[in-house]
Amino acid sequence: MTFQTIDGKKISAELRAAIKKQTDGRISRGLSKPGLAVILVGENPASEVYVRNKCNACEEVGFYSLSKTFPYGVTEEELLNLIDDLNNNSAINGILVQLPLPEHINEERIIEAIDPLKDVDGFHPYNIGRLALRMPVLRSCTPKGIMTLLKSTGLALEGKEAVVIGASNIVGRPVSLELLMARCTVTTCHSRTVDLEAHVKRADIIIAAVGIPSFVKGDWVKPGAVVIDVGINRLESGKLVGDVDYETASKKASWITPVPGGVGPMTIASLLENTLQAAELQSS
Ligand SMILES: Nc1nc(=O)c2c([nH]1)NC[C@@H]1CN(c3ccc(C(=O)N[C@@H](CCC(=O)O)C(=O)O)cc3)C=[N+]21
Repeated sequence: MTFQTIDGKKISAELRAAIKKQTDGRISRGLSKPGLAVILVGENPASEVYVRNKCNACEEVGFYSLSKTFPYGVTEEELLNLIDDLNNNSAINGILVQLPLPEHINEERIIEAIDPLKDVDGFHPYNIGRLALRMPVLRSCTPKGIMTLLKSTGLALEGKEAVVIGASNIVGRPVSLELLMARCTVTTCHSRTVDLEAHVKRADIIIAAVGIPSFVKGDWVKPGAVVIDVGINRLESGKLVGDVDYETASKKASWITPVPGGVGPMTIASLLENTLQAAELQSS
């Protein structure tokens, strides 16, 4: 079986070019630059890199961006005050709070404080609820990026058996809702799933979002399946690997995403799409 790589780097670059064009169009119509605020708590080198990448991506497409960093000991009140200011700041169209937050902060309370029309992560219960009812407004970035990757293959999704491994609020659940909206038959697997392997073996589409290096083995992959690897695991050697054993899985799959260069770059491209969409929602 010969497989094809789904090139997230290339697809995200095309998407960013299209976003830049639309942004230039907005500006020539006398509208403001889309603006994104990124909030980071604590000193985590990996998170700092992500935040820098997000701000650089904004600059590249002509957005305005600002980042606010708080020490680890920040209080919920301080975060809520900043979110309130940003909700009322017309130069800011999108607000992203980098997750995870420290233990002493109630993440749900923080996410719910964000104006749903500025929730460019698509994590607010309003946006997840809209997605569940097939009326999405702002869609979660990683799931939205995955759907863009699946569409790029040109394969019809209707009626396909999709198996999602992982049921987190940020990936597993919303990607399951996206696939259901695309009329797949969706199975969401998690840590209590009995005989995970049997579920995965039935899948036409496998979405791996567990956070364990090389968790999905090649012999779990049905010949011709499409494999989307959401995992980003840094090994002690410094090597970045996904949740799928790429060597063996690529021998069975028809299409497969690499790590790095697959889902990761699409998450950032979707964030830019959402920020532009939020700006459009707010100026109409
Ligand atoms: N509120 C919130 N929203 C997020 O979207 C969010 C978050 N919190 N917390 C952390 C995770 C992580 N995340 C990534 C985005 C892009 C890459 C990415 O572009 N990765 C590159 C490789 C980068 C590298 O070399 O380290 C790739 O896969 O090719 C990775 C990880 C967004 N997150």
